[in-house]
Amino acid sequence: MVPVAGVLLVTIGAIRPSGPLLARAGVLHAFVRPTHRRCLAVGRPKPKSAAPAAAHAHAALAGQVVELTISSLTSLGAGVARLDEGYVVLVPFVIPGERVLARVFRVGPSFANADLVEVLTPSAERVQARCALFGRCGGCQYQHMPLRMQREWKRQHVVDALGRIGGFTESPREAKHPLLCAELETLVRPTAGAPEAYGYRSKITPHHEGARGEAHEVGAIGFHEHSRRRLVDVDACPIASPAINDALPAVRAAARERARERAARIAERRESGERRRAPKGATLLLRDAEDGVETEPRAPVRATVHGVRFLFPAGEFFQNNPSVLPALVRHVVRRARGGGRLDRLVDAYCGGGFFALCAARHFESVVGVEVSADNVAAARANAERNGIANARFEAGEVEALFEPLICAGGVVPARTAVILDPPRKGCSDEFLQQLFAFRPARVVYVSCDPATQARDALAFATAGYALREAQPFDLFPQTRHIECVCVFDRADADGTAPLPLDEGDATDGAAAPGAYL
Ligand SMILES: C[S@@+](CC[C@H](N)C(=O)[O-])C[C@H]1O[C@@H](n2cnc3c(N)ncnc32)[C@H](O)[C@@H]1O
Repeated sequence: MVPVAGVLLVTIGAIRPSGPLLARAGVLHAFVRPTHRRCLAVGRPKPKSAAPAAAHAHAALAGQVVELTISSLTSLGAGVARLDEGYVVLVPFVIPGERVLARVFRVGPSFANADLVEVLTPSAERVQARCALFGRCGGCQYQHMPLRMQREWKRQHVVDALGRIGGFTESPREAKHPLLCAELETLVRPTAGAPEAYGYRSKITPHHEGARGEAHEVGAIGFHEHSRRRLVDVDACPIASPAINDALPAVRAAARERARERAARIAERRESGERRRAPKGATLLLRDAEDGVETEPRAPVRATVHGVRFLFPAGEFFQNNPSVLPALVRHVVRRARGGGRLDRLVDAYCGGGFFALCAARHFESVVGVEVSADNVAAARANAERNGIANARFEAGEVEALFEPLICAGGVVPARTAVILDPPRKGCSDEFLQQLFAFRPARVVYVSCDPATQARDALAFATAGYALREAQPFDLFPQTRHIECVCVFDRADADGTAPLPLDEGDATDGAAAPGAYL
């Protein structure tokens, strides 16, 4: 490393500017090291960090502006520049192949974080970000990439997670279980998504701190800055729907006024000797639904998906990219049908019954299990509102309810599909053991975290389930977020023909993303 006029020139290894192959090599490092905490969260052994000596060797990077070549992207969307001995510097808002200047602000034992200062050699594919706050606001990571490239990387991150965390490999010698020997490049489909690259979000939740100072002014109202705890003031958000953007100025002004009044009241009481805490911040809600934009979290709002009319509290979880939802639901329902051979459905982690109710007319019977009693009440009410009589919903943890309700409840495993849509942390072992003991013919696993899904995919393989397909969906263009639907089939299906993936199409020619949209 040679410091030149305040810029540290770093010698980079071979530059391999192309796509997936490079990505596969690069992400193996990138995925492990920068997501250290995440690896622990998914239950993998703690990755070996570089020797302390290496950290010492790179300590000089702290605070320096360095010139780097980006070789790949992490699953969190940061560019990876590889230094000597596998040490990496992570730089946001870049594209593999680009040469950039970046200022290092944190040096860890195996990787450093840097802010992007300048793109010296831009990728030919770089596009103009639509948002003036891109690069500061932590909400979007990919506005500088064309949509096609964003989707290729999202697919690549699914491939990498299944390989690195799930243990899937093409090599029979390396596979730790016969069902882990699989061609991921074939099993993981191209990312599907809607054409709307902007203006798609139907819910945003900007925050602000408490009002301060003599005039009780509120500072920024918006989202966290990239890599920082500070808030960025967001007066328009191009990925939110046009209706949300129209409503935003008035909602922000009202929030400032409320916070000012609250702070003034607190100040008055303090003056009169009462002990009062400093004014608190708040999180705002803007939910764009059929009746317009709602800001009161408990207010009921309406949305129609797959012919089902949902009524739900505005602040509750509801998949929030309406333009992709029809495709996602159609895909999940088709896969759950198993070419028409499965007519019983269990929707575990069912929330307000989203998949269960959309699927109900395609099945003989449906059972939804969900821990939130409010969600279950909403699911039951929505079933009634839509005249759906073959779906029932039970409140409780899947860990407590699956065994007594499903295993002992007369549901026939060979005719049953189970939809799983767990929170980001994935499924618990306790639940998976019950699921595997029940042995449903097919499991359709929807996840917003490819890492925990890949960890669970390893458990599925070990329990005798073959991964048939992984279909990433681009629910959140311009961001690093991925929704992925994996299909697992029982591998010991007693001599019966494998379940088709889709209706009347055993080879699943219809699975190309274009088929959904
Ligand atoms: C990602 S959301 C999916 C909701 C639903 N599938 C949808 O699309 O609206 C995960 C749901 O799992 C529920 N949940 C979390 N842990 C659970 C558990 N141990 N047992 C049952 N439900 C759980 C949460 O309350 C939440 O509604």
